[in-house]
This record gives sequence, C-alpha cells and structure tokens, in this order.
Amino acid sequence: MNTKKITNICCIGAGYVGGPTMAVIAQKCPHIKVTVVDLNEQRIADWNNADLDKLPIYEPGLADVVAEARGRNLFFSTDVDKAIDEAEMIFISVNTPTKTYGVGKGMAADLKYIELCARQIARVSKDDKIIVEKSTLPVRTAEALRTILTSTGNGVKFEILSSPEFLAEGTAVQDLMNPDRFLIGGEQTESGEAAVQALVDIYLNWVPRENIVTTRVWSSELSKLTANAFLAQRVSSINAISALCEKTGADVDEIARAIGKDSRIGAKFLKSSVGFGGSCFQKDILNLVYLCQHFNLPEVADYWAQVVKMNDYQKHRFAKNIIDSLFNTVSGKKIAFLGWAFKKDTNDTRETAALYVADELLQDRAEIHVYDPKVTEEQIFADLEYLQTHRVGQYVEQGEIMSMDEIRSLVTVHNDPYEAMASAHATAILTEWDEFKSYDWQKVYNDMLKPAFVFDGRNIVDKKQLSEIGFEVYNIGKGN
Ligand SMILES: NC(=O)c1ccc[n+]([C@@H]2O[C@H](COP(=O)([O-])OP(=O)(O)OC[C@H]3O[C@@H](n4cnc5c(N)ncnc54)[C@H](O)[C@@H]3O)[C@@H](O)[C@H]2O)c1
Ligand SMILES: O=c1ccn([C@@H]2O[C@H](COP(=O)(O)OP(=O)(O)O[C@H]3O[C@H](CO)[C@@H](O)[C@H](O)[C@H]3O)[C@@H](O)[C@H]2O)c(=O)[nH]1
Repeated sequence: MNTKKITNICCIGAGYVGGPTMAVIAQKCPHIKVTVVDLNEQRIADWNNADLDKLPIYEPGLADVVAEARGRNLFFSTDVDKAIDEAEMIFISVNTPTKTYGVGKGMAADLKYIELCARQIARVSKDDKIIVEKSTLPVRTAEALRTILTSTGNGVKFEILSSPEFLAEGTAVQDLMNPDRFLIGGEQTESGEAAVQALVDIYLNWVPRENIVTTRVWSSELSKLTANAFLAQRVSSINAISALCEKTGADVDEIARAIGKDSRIGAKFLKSSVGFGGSCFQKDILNLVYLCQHFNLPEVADYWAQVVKMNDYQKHRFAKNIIDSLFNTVSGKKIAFLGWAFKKDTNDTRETAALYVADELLQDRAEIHVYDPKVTEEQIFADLEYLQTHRVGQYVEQGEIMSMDEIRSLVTVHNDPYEAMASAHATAILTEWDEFKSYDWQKVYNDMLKPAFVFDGRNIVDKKQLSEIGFEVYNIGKGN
C-alpha cells in the first residue's frame, strides 16, 4: 500500500465543525497547511479578526488554539477554488439541514450544499485528491458524491472517505483533543485503504491508534446518525420518566443516579431537561426516520420518530405548566427567561428549547424578557422570525403566525439578568449556565412580583433554598 504523507488540506465550511476541527488539526500538525474556506465572507472575516473575542463561534479554549495556529499553518479564506486546487485532502464540512421544500420536506437532509461542493471540486481539481465527508450525511451519500466527482472525465482520481464528527458544542475543543474515537470509513480497495491510512496518520499526531476506528464507508455514515439517535433517545427516555415522576412524587434526578450506577446503562446523558435542542439531534433523527421510510421499514421509522415526539411533548409540557401555574393565562405578564442557547457554554441557538417555550407563551401574549450571557439580541429575534416562517412540529404548527412588530413589542433582551427578572411574575430557566446558580436569589425575590415563580427547566437551582426564600419553585421531574 502506497500511503502518501499529506501536507496540504482544505476544509469547505467554516462553521461549528469546520472551524474548531481544522483549528485543532492545525495546532496538532504544524507540518500540514490547513485552509478553511467558506462562501460567507463575514464568517471568514470574523475567523480572521485580530480580536479573538470576536471569533464567529464561542467555544471554551478555542481562541487559544486559533491564536497559536492562525497565520502559521491555519488560514481562513473565501477563495474556495484556490484552496481546492492546492489541497491533497479536502474535508467537506458544510451544513446539511432538514429540507424545507419538495420531496422529503421536514424530514430528509438537504444535500444541496454537499452537491455544490462536489461539483466545484470536480470542476477545479487537476490532480488526485482524497475527499473526506465531515458533515453528517445519509447512508450512501458517498455514492452520489462519487458519481458527481467522476463525471467530468478529466482523469482525476478521487478517494472518498467518511469521517463524521462527534464533537459536542460547548466542549468542542476538549472533544477534539481527547476524542472517545475518530471514525474513518473507506473503501476496501488498495487505494481506498491508502486513503484511510493517510487520514489515520493525521489523527495519529495526537490520538492513540486504538481510538481511531476504521470501517466500511456505509457503516461510518450510518454510525453517525445512530450515535445521535441513541443519545437523543436517552434524553427522551429520561424526560418521559420525568413526566411520571411529577405525577407520582418520585425524583427524576434520584432515578438517573440509581439507574446510572448500572454499568450496562451508564451515568451520562440522563439529565432530564426542558427538552433537547441543537442543530443535530432532531435533524439527524428525522433523517434516519426518512431513510427508514425510504427503505420501506415503517416500524423502524415509527420507533425513532417517537424520540422527537417525546421531545416536542417535553417542551410543550414545560410551557403549559407555566401558563397553568400562572392561573391559566400569561397575557400581559412578565416572564423572565434565563438562557436562550440550546445548552451552556455555547452561543448556538439552533433548535433551542427556549424558542419553542417562548413561542407557546407568546401565543398567549406573554411579555418575555430574555437574558443569555452569550447570545445576542439580533440572534434571538432572528430565531423568533425563523419560527414564524417555519411552523413545523407537533405543537408549533398549531400556533398562529405573529408579525415581527408584535413579537418585538412583547420580547425584550437584557444584558443584566437582574433587570430581566425585576418585576417579573415568573422566571424560567432554559439553559444550564453555571452563573445562574450563584445569583443573589434573595435580591431576585425582593424585586419580583409575588407570588414569585421559578420554573427550572434544567434542575440547576437549589429548590430548598429558593423555597425558603419564598419562591414557588417548579422543577422537571420532581413530584412534591
Ligand atoms: N454543530 C455541531 O456540533 C456538529 C457536530 C457534528 C457534526 N455536525 C455536522 O457537521 C455539518 C456542519 O455543521 P455546522 O454546525 O458546522 O454547520 P454551520 O452552518 O455552522 O457551517 C457550515 C458552513 O458551510 C458553509 N457553506 C455551505 N455551502 C458552502 C459551499 N458550497 N462552499 C463553501 N462554504 C459553504 C456555510 O456558509 C457555513 O458557514 C453538518 O452536517 C452537521 O450535521 C455538526
Ligand atoms: O443528559 C442530557 C444531555 C443533553 N441534553 C440536551 O441535549 C441537547 C444536545 O446536547 P449535546 O449532545 O451535549 O450537544 P450537541 O452539540 O448537540 O452534540 C450532539 O450532536 C453533535 C452533532 O451531531 C454530535 O457530534 C455530538 O456527539 C452530540 O452529543 C442539548 O440541548 C442538551 O441540553 C439533555 O437535556 N440531557
């Protein structure tokens, strides 16, 4: 097997995956030139910003990695053609959102950005290249890529690898530095194995060989969807139990601790919450469901669809509990939101539970006052606007479309959490930011209207302490 040592790679897509992944590869492999390209000029300008606080993505530790490698062997550019031309290995890390139109609308992954990349690579390439699928893709996408790449007839040879990314936001740098595993799927031909080895050699710069798993292409593609389906299923499973806890007086966190001690179950991913969010879980499960339907496996499709249904129900249950507790209406009432991001330590708000809870309260004409330490006002209004034009989902589609003028009259974004909560009828905790735990809750209580309600969608504040202050506290999955 003739394995080539790679010295020049490029990554198409400078987003949450492309940016951090390439920054870590560049830091760990100073001998490799890494160029990250994107069509979005603003995003590239932000990656190149001298002020590291202005990077387009907030991830703990990322600024230090970028500071070390940028300008040395890490480059961010909008010149996609040049980067493709020069690279021996090209990572495709573009977005693969759920389709919002046509065949597979609301379920299938939209592969138009992937296809555009493939066409551009085919057009520009003058020598043989290894193409790495980093984006999350439906099983057998590599086949479609190969068809496009080899259609030019210009004699250039492409090897296609699948190497899906498993980083979680908020811990991206840590996950990339110490991955449970990197996965590489390749063809079982001599050139396919050489391509796999070339990528193994890159990861080997900092990852032990036993943590690099190699498989066939189709297994690698499907492993990614399966991993997310299993993780999301755990959250939906514990959230399903949380509803039963509230009816029966059991405590979901005690149950998670008890069952998590069973080494066959394991302790991670059993934190009951207002519902999972993020750009991946829902999108990837819907994609899996669509694939199962496509391959005529309706029972399997229904099984996985239930994970998303349960998540919709959990978000709805939380919003409904706020309305029910506030005497059946929140109209004209001030509800403070602590947190908007889909989890702590990220500024990402895609599919955040906060948006769906806000929507249900806005339908009842609540006045929502949001504070999030990392999410901008502009982003919060963009999310609310997006939802008005994409009313899909079990409960959301029943909602009326509200004008942005009306939404702006009802939603205020604050830079100070105490201002957000002053004179509020209720405070709802939507994200588990650590700082929320150390607030002066006595001061918050003094400044809120009475009865002062706290709806803790993350079970992070001390219920006993807050109840002693005088709050009416509602947790997830804690019966009284
Ligand atoms: N966000 C995560 O934590 C995460 C983790 C693992 C896997 N993934 C998967 O990785 C992929 C990327 O996700 P993301 O969160 O980084 O998306 P993102 O939207 O943050 O970034 C994608 C980038 O690709 C760019 N792009 C799209 N088409 C392009 C083209 N033809 N040429 C150049 N640039 C182009 C976009 O402008 C955008 O900046 C998705 O398939 C996602 O499912 C995401
Ligand atoms: O016990 C838990 C764990 C997570 N969550 C929620 O689940 C969502 C997703 O969290 P997490 O998985 O930590 O973040 P993501 O960045 O979405 O990462 C997931 O999705 C990525 C994109 O595919 C994968 O790469 C990661 O492996 C996978 O964990 C968030 O809203 C969390 O608050 C819970 O409610 N309870």
